[in-house]
Formats: sequence, structure tokens, C-alpha cells
Amino acid sequence: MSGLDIRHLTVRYAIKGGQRCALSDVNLHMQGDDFVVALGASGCGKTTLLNCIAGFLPASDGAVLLDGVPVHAPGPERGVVFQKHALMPWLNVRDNVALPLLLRGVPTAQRHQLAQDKLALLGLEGVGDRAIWELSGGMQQRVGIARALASDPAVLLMDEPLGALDAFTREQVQETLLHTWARTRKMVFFITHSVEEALFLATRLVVMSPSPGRIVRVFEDLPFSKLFLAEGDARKVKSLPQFIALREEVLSLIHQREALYA
Ligand SMILES: Nc1ncnc2c1ncn2[C@@H]1O[C@H](COP(=O)(O)OP(=O)(O)OP(=O)(O)O)[C@@H](O)[C@H]1O
Repeated sequence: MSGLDIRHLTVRYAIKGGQRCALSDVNLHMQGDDFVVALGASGCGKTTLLNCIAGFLPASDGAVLLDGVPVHAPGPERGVVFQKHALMPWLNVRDNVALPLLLRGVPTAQRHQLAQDKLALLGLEGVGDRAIWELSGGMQQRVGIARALASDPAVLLMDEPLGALDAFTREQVQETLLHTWARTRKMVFFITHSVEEALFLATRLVVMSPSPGRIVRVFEDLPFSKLFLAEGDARKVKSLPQFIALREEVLSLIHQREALYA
């Protein structure tokens, strides 16, 4: 089957005196340009799920398959963006974006061209020669996204990439991310704690719950990212009555489940 297929995924961590079940029987299929956002209370297994897709963590049971091939290790077809940008301070912006290509032995001229293309995609054409520490937090996260796209991955995995940004910058980077997604048509798996961010970005919203981590509700075919791309006004989309109604529904779902496990 093409796309990303998560089948009956269970992850148990070894802890002192036993095991902790972080994910239990998670099933998810992504294909085409699905933008899947995972949302849920702290400890519901979002990062564990992303780490399994990235190949950083093995499944205890079940499997992750990309285009039918089991995932056992990290690979260039899965680009990862972390909450803290994880850029190399001793490399300039261009060389940071080009780093995954350097590691794969891509020749210098080709590497620089590809890095420049990805920087342009993220609206950063003029900053290739700058040091990482010269950039704002929002620009650094955009460089992180450009780097994750450098190897032209099939899927972009994003673990709370905007969580450390101030509210204004966060909204700007959300918009850049949607424009980038629209131009690259990649699958995205995105983790956030923000219900508004989740609804704005997702084509599909997956709500998770802890103890053990699992998917409790899926909201399909969310229209808001496409509305933004068509009309260009994020605040207008986030103020729509159906956006606000869905935001309240998701918030109350999460709070109900948090109360169950409090
Ligand atoms: N290395 C580990 N060893 C033992 N338990 C772990 C380990 N990593 C995570 N856990 C536990 O697994 C569960 C899921 O953790 P995970 O970090 O995936 O959740 P999360 O939803 O991403 O949380 P947050 O939103 O706080 O980042 C939690 O109970 C956590 O304490």
C-alpha cells in the first residue's frame, strides 16, 4: 500500500520494576498530501508515535510501513523538525540546510543549489550566508523546516515545531508552513498542544489520550487550511463560526478525558 501505514502499533518502555505502555494499538494511514495533526494531553504518546515513524524507536508490537516497506531506522524519506531547531551553530544557514545532503555525498554545487531552493521555499532566500545565531526564533524554525525538506522526503515529521515561538511569530510560521505544504504536496505528521493551531493546519486531526496512549477520535476532511490558502486571511478563518464551534468541541473532548485521568 502506498503512503504511511501504522498498523496496531504498541510501544512499551522498560522502566524500573516493569514496563510502561506508552502507545497501545494505534492505527493510522496517511497518503497524498494528508496533513495529520496529533493533539492530546501531555503523556498521551504523541512523541513516541513520531519517534516510531522517524525510525528512532522500535515498535514493541505492530509496525510502521512507508510505501509498504517496514520502518526500522531513520531515513531520508522521513524529514524531522524538532521543537528546538537542532541546527549546528558552527555552520551557516545554507550549510545547515545542506547538511543531510553532505551526509549522503551530494556534490557541493548541487548541495548548495538544493539548499538555496529550500530556503527560497521558506521565504529565506537572502540569509544563506548568515550564522544561525543571527536569525530570529521564527527564522531558525523555518531553516529547520528547509533542512527537513532538503532530502525531498515523502513525509515531514514535526514535533511541536512552533511551541517555543511567541504568538505573533507562531501565526506567521503557520502560514509559511501551509504555503510550503501547498507547494510541495507532502504528507505531514505534526504534533501540537494548541487546539487552534491543530484545526488551522490539519486536513485530519487525531485526538489522543493517555494511560495507555491511543487515538480516541479522528476529525476528517478539515477545510480550514485550504480556506486560508484560497483566501489568504488566517484571522478570518480562525474567526469562522464553524472553526470556533469545532475548537470548543475538541477542547471539551480533551478536558473530559483529562478529568478521567486526573
Ligand atoms: N524513555 C522513556 N522511558 C520510559 N517512559 C517513557 C519514555 N519516554 C516517554 N515515556 C512515557 O511514555 C508516555 C508517552 O510519552 P510521550 O513523550 O510520547 O508523550 P507526549 O504525548 O509526547 O507528551 P508531551 O506532550 O508531554 O510531550 C508518558 O507516560 C511518558 O512518561
